[in-house]
Amino acid sequence: MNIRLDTVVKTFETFRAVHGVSLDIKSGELVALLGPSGSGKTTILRMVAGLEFADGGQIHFGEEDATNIPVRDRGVGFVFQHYALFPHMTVAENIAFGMKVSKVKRSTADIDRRVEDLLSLVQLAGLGERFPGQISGGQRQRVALARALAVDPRVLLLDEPFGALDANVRRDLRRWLRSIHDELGITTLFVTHDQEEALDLADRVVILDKGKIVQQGTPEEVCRHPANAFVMRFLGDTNALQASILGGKAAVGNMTYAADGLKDGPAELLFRPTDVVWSDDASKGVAATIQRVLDRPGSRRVLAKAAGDTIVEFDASPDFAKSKGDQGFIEILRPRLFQD
Ligand SMILES: Nc1ncnc2c1ncn2[C@@H]1O[C@H](COP(=O)(O)OP(=O)(O)OP(=O)(O)O)[C@@H](O)[C@H]1O
Repeated sequence: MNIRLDTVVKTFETFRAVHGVSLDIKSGELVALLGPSGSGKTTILRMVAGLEFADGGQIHFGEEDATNIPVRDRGVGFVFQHYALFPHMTVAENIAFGMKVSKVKRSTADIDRRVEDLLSLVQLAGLGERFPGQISGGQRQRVALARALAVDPRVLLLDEPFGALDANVRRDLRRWLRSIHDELGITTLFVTHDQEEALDLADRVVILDKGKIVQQGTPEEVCRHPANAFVMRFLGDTNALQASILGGKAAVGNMTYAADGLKDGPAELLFRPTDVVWSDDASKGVAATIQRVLDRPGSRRVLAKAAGDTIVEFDASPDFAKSKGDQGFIEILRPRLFQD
């Protein structure tokens, strides 16, 4: 089922947490809401869930105006970071719970069969008789997903479901979640502040800042064509050099870059650490002096002073043989200029 938010606004007393957000989520799509803490992600998710009501705008589920439909009639399944399982119930009882209290009546045999199916879907077959305290954190979140799926939700809402788990488990679970989504095709809205998680999982990433959407697009679009400096910085390690625009050209230290469409005045030149090549040719890059070289398993991270006093970082091959004090030029492969 598709979901449409139309200029949705939410204010808490005098604080506006969500400013006129419009968003179309296609049926079967997995959309990630990504943004720093306090950017309004959870508030948007809670309004879609019906746990919070918008004080402006509308939310449609398919053709239906869902703005005033209460939470239990929306057909949504949730998995929240802190939406704990019932500790005194077994894993199987936790998964069965929603079906037992649902308006849709099922026989005990049907419920048992569905629990077994869900246990194998979330790769926990055989663990139904354990209690939540007897399984790992990652397994608990998989049970939480099985519980959310048990009542055949029209929409799945996930709020940092792997937030409390360590990095390797998170990575495994996100790949696993993506394959479950591909299998079931349930329209899914996923909240995270973890860029890699959003980029790994989602069909479309919606980036929020201070209650507003600043960009939305496929992972490739937001990575390759960030709409502004905030998005570029938020998505990953970024270097910044001051630039000065004059007549469609940007001067940065000894270099000039094309700056079509930018107005005369100050700008920022942003680039990724992976987009730098060290060169001895002054015509290729910005003059720089190496300050430190740090070793990584597959590369070297170089810190250099460029265009005067700005420290930039870049990645070089493990054979990079320069050291502190060496001078050269940094060739910037994908320079991006932004102005306020
Ligand atoms: N019930 C509430 N009363 C008052 N302010 C609230 C309430 N809920 C959220 N806020 C405020 O609204 C803003 C957005 O909060 P929200 O939880 O949606 O952000 P978030 O992007 O999900 O952040 P996080 O990643 O930290 O969970 C925050 O500044 C928060 O303090």
